[in-house]
Amino acid sequence: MIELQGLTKRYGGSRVVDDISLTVEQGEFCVLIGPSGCGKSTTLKMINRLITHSEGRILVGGEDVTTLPPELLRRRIGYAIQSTGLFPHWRVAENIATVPRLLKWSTSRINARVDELLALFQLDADDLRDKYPHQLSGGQAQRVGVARALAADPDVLLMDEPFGAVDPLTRDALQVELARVHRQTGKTIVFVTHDMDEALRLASRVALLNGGRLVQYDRPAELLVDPANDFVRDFIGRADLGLKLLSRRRVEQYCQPVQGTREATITQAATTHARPTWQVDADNRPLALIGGRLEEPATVRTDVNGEWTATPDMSMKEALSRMVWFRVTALPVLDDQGRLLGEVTMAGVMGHRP
Ligand SMILES: Nc1ncnc2c1ncn2[C@@H]1O[C@H](COP(=O)(O)OP(=O)(O)OP(=O)(O)O)[C@@H](O)[C@H]1O
Repeated sequence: MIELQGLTKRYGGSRVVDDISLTVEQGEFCVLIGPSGCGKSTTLKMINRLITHSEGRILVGGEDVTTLPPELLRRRIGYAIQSTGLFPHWRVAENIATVPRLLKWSTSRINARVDELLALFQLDADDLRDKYPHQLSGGQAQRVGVARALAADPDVLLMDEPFGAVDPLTRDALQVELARVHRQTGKTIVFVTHDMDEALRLASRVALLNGGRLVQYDRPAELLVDPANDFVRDFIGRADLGLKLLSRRRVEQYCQPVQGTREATITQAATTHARPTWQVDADNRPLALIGGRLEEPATVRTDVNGEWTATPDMSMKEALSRMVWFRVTALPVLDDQGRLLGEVTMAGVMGHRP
């Protein structure tokens, strides 16, 4: 748990962080967001004492950070940054082992930990262990940077725009991975970003800063449906609030069980008042949707081609996007064997309250 109590940083006469109080609970994913210069990075760097605060207190696990020896602080708090901060003349394994070596772990323990972290980030140990940072892709370097921050198994991970410098696809993949690693490790994370979509995707709580002050500290859904003021509303972006909400929801939350049929055709009479029907094979894999096409008769049969399907962990924003693009009113939700678990429907999206 991290507690900031009246945290303030002054440079000359200006208070660039101004009386911030908030608590990040154990295992929480807290995102600090706000306009450029609002004090996000300064707040983050005060937590691990890269910057000394002017007023207030910072407690990590109930202890005031100013009373902790630097070595203990480094073990408790991992730190990952946008430029990765990897040492260019050290191989991947040496980079990851930076803090364990400072802590004088044995070689065998360090090697085992490096392998464990490479596996956690789905990095091929045989290929990458002995490479230098300049031989890595941007996405691989970011993963190594985060792996290094986790090396000594810190309770807390601080991340300053770690995915700011990679292309959108890599960024997307890294976000998925970080969310998984967070679920698996249960670390307390404080993460700085400019990007509201990234914040809404990753955060369990969002701290929105402006001019050094904390404007709102809330769960993402609350920020969306109950913004504290117009600044928050504008910052989130009024236009696509509904889509942002859907990007926070998973297909699993909207999935309705449905019974498939082995029949290849359905008569008009049978479908006029009924829901669209899924035709399935003997293993319950969907073959076609009968009905359920926008502006088409209810007997129209559309083959399931794998592109307009959904999985339980897909975002509802993506599921809705697929329905719109493929002009269908429902998507089959598939398990990892491709079998029909249920369906998500346009009507279901509309009927679901935030
Ligand atoms: N060493 C310093 N001396 C004086 N002012 C500073 C110093 N470091 C930061 N500032 C000022 O403090 C304010 C907050 O900076 P900070 O880097 O925390 O903002 P930020 O929200 O992380 O910005 P960005 O999103 O652009 O990275 C800015 O106005 C910055 O100019």
